[in-house]
Amino acid sequence: MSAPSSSRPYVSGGQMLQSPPLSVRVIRFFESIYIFLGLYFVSLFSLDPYTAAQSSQFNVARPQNKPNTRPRWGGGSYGGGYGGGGGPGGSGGPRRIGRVDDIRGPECRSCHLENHLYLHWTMSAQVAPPTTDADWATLISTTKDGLPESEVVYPTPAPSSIAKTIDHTQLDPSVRLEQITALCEEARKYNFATVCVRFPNVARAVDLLKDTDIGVSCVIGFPEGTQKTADKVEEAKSAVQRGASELDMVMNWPLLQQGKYTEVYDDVHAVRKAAPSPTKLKVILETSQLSRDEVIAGCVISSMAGADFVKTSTGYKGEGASVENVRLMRETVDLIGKGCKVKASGGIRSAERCIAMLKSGADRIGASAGVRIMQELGGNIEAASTPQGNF
Ligand SMILES: O=C[C@H](O)COP(=O)(O)O
Repeated sequence: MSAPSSSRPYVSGGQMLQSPPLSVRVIRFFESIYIFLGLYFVSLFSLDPYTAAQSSQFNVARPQNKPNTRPRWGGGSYGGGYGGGGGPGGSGGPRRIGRVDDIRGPECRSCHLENHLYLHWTMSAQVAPPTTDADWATLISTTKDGLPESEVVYPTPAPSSIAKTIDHTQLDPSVRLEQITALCEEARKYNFATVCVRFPNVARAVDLLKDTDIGVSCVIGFPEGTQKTADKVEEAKSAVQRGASELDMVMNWPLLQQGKYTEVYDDVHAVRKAAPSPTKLKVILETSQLSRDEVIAGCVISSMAGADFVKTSTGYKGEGASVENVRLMRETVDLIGKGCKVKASGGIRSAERCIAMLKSGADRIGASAGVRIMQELGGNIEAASTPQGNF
């Protein structure tokens, strides 16, 4: 499928136009809302939302609702010419709801692609995840096509709020109890978001931080990610029972590389079900091992499975977080629109690197060098409280 383009020709009254007139945009706007609401409510009030949406009158794949026959500018009841055909999709095969080129929606204010806003809508309307690897591949490909071309720079938080983005991390398998105690004392001193530890250290960390708002993150399926789903579920349940407020599970990324998207989804979704909100679920993709397309796939699947965060790295394999991957992950989860955020982790050992990650779209930082980062920021948070962006 080709990427949505703002340069398709428009024909009206025998003249080639660069963009549709305002009246057409208004008509399209209301048409998109109508179809969006139709899909939304059909899905909402059905026990099998995906099938219901597919067989509804709002599914653009139905023969009686094919792009060229639906009323729209440039075709059908809105006058002659072409340009309202809804993009390619002419392969003859069955089409799913939610393709970017099904409807020509209004221009997205952030990326200025004509169909982008509609893609946001259809993504959030897609309440049921795909059930086959082929359908996952379609959704992943659609998402990839809808990613913005221009780079977004996210605001740098004020120095005083950076501590609350940091998961202060100690994942050495041979860690000693006194190191966990020190980790928690440091977390108190700097008021980090959480401490991130392995399962055997959860109870101690929870106890040491019980009178604070500092959470305890526990890694699951760490660091390989290839453990059986049942084992990950058991580990997750036990960690929550011991007081963990956040879980950092490793995705089964070797399965992702094989295109076994349904299995990857089931693995993440099983842990999500075992540890529902308010427990925060982060899914580690191990981005250093993945291609760009695989990173997008991991983000789409994690978002659809209900993850609160996608996270770059375990810190145990390959390179850690990169600005490029953090940006790509943020763009992807934003497009899916399920509220998933991004945690950058692995190799973040300086304030400069930490800030670069936040400016690329990370909401959380995982680092064993949290203290060093804070010291570089000034240590004394009061003294470092200057307006944001001053580094
Ligand atoms: O999850 C976090 C990482 O394991 C931390 O990696 P790092 O030791 O390179 O900061």
